[in-house]
Amino acid sequence: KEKVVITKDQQAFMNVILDAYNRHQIPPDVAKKLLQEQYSAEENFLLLTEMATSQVQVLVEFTKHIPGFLSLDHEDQIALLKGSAVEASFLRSAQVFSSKMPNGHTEVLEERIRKSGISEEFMTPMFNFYKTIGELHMVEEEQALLTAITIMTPDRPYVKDQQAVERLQEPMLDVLRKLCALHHPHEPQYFARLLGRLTELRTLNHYHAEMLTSWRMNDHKFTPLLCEIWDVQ
Ligand SMILES: CC(C)NC(=O)n1c(-c2ccccc2)cc2c1CN(S(=O)(=O)c1cccs1)CC2
Repeated sequence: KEKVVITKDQQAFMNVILDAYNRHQIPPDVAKKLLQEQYSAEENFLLLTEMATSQVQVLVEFTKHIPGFLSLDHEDQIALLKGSAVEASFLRSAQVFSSKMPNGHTEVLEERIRKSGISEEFMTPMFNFYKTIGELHMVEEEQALLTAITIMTPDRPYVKDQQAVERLQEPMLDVLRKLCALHHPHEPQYFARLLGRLTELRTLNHYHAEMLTSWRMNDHKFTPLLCEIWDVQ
């Protein structure tokens, strides 16, 4: 069984991504707002809109610090952000949802999300995803890398130079594979399970698109940033 060694360069590379990930987080008080007194469906929806909007803002900031991203073709940078925004927000939601909260808070949070005007049919896959991410007990380095790998996905729509994106994604996959072996030595399939979550994320894109159409039916308003990143209105 070969010893897993993370080189100094990989450690430095990892720290750039982890540091950017930790610096660009949604202020936890926004999630706290979801836990306060009883809200109506409209107020819950507005809160989620506010959270999702601030998530997109931190996503853009985080992405700019992923090594090599800013050297990509500018149109490809936009294509990667638009192509990964929904998946990154589901990943972040799952991490927020499964993070340690005072007992009872997770249930209240789930209650508020369930009462926000989202159709029942999307709740199951959404909460299922949150649960399966929670069960992985990812360390923060794995969370940061998995988010960066999701953003640096070469086969997003409209990406022209896919090889350039592959070249940036590969070193992140290498480090993630080593981290998984180091942090989860008794689960040789852990890395494969993490990548499996990325496949499940793609199916959530589809559910999200359906959610949007159902919201627009009942005349729900989104912020200009969400409309732009989701290509709606
Ligand atoms: C952390 C942020 C990114 N999470 C978030 O905003 N959530 C959360 C959520 C999950 C766990 C903990 C805290 C919050 C649940 C949902 C959303 C947003 N979406 S949305 O983007 O489709 C939406 C936007 C506008 C109206 S609906 C609906 C479902």
